[in-house]
Amino acid sequence: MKIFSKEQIYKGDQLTAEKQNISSTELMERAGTQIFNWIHQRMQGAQVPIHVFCGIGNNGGDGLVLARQLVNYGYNVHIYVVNCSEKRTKDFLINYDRIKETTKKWPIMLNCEADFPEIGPDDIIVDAVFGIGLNRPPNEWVKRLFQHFRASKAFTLAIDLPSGLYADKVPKDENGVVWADYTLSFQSPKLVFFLPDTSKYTRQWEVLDIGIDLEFLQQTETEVELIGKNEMLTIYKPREKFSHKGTYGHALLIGGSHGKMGAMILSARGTMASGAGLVTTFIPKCGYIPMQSVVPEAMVLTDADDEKLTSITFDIEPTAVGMGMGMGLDQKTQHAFQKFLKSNEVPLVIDADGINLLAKHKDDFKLIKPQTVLTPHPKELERLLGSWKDDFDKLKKAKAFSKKYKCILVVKDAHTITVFEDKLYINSTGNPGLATGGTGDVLTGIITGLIAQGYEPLTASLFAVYLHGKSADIAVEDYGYQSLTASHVIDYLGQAYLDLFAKPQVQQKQEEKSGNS
Ligand SMILES: NC(=O)C1=CN([C@@H]2O[C@H](COP(=O)(O)OP(=O)(O)OC[C@H]3O[C@@H](n4cnc5c(N)ncnc54)[C@H](OP(=O)(O)O)[C@@H]3O)[C@@H](O)[C@H]2O)[C@@H](O)CC1
Ligand SMILES: Nc1ncnc2c1ncn2[C@@H]1O[C@H](COP(=O)(O)OP(=O)(O)O)[C@@H](O)[C@H]1O
Ligand SMILES: [K+]
Repeated sequence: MKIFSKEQIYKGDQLTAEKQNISSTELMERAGTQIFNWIHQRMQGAQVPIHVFCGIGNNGGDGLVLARQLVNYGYNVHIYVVNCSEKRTKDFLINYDRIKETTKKWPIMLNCEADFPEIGPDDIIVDAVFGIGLNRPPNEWVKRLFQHFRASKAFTLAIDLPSGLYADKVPKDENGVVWADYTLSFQSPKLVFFLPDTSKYTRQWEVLDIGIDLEFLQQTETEVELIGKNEMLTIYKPREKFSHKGTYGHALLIGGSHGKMGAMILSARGTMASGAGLVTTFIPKCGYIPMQSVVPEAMVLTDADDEKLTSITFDIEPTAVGMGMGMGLDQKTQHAFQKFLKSNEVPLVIDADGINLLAKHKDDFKLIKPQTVLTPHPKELERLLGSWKDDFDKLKKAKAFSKKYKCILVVKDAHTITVFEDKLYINSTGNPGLATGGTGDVLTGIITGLIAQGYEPLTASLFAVYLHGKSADIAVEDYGYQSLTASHVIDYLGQAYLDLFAKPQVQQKQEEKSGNS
């Protein structure tokens, strides 16, 4: 799913109005009506007090359209105008007049803290104060209004964007933002819903279709994309009937050290489960027996050293290499790693201590070949890029790094963002059960396995991150967040593949009823 920028959203509105020959007021009517339908479907006329707080721009205008419809349907509505600026937009004013024609209970003007209404914990707040037009921090009294919302504990439904949240930067003061339970967003979700600094401002979100011009939606290239099942189905490569293990590549995993052989075992199992034809691991001698015993499907080559890697040489011809898991930072390992980077021509995934070694010897950045995949967790990313001011600064630095070295940066987090040059791909699967040792090693194994099978490095990264998260989402149903382990992510990878083709339950039930399944 495309994630449009603020500028693109304004352009989409304008183009839609022109092409469909409607006014911006009519578009606002659609937007407010969609919000109303959403609420009406769930509330069915229930007389819970609904407090609609409208700003003075078009977000406020949406709020007024909604409020008018709630009044018309007999809901228990309280309408407020948050009088935070002298200015009013045209469509706000049109809808302000319309509401005055609808009810004698005119909107209440809020100008300062003394005007704040009482809000009960079981009431509903609709936040239509600011949308994507916010361009400076709210006034102090408006910030206090947002804190008043939060203190009330009432369910808070934000329109388009929680007020006080910018579409393209991180607000400095968290008290100056509405903490929404749910956000109904127009056209596309906003990037800020997925970033660690700003995702806390909405617990859940949903996109409402307001009939924006289809051609515009299809043809506009966006910098950001949300990756879900639909995007992955188009890149999935089916298994051929007359295929054999040679068809699906030979993945080589390099890493491990005394006490960290588990990382390599998890990676190797992840690579096998991803569908690679053959897997070989290159590890220090001490890992030979554990690897052979635990992963009998994998072949094992060993370094001359017992405890660490000192010289990476092999006589196989891998189709993809994944390296760095549990590798350690010994100087001899560093030399072997550097030498390998200089000579390697095979598609490469660098993780964990591979990234740490690069970060310690920044001169080696020039050895990163185009299309190399790097999979840093937040701390490794900081070692690689230096510190950042906020999430937008982090993404800017990540894009610059990717552009400079033409590499793919898999920025791991609750919503992993894969960065390639100027593009950002946000993953939609995964859960906090993954916050446990070894899950990153599994991910590297899967990426390497997919590249070995012929997926392009970028596609392999997106697909692997998606499947890894999906596997955890299925496994968490059986194990819960606390007991989910990296091994479960491997065990459920098959379910994640199968889920790609699972029919939605409703459709399945209908087909079963009519005997079509
Ligand atoms: N397709 C769509 O997406 C559709 C979108 N629609 C809706 O339009 C919304 C965008 O509306 P918008 O452009 O009028 O901006 P909005 O967020 O209401 O802000 C209002 C104005 O407030 C001002 N202002 C800024 N910061 C301020 C501050 N701190 N304190 C005080 N004032 C401040 C600033 O004006 P300024 O004072 O700077 O001149 C700004 O222009 C969008 O989120 C969606 O809800 C639908 O109606 C139709 C379809
Ligand atoms: N709260 C979370 N929600 C979703 N995914 C998470 C969360 N925490 C961690 N993950 C995922 O788990 C993996 C952890 O990787 P990493 O920190 O490298 O683990 P390790 O080094 O122990 O293998 C990444 O893929 C990351 O995106
Ligand atoms: K809002």
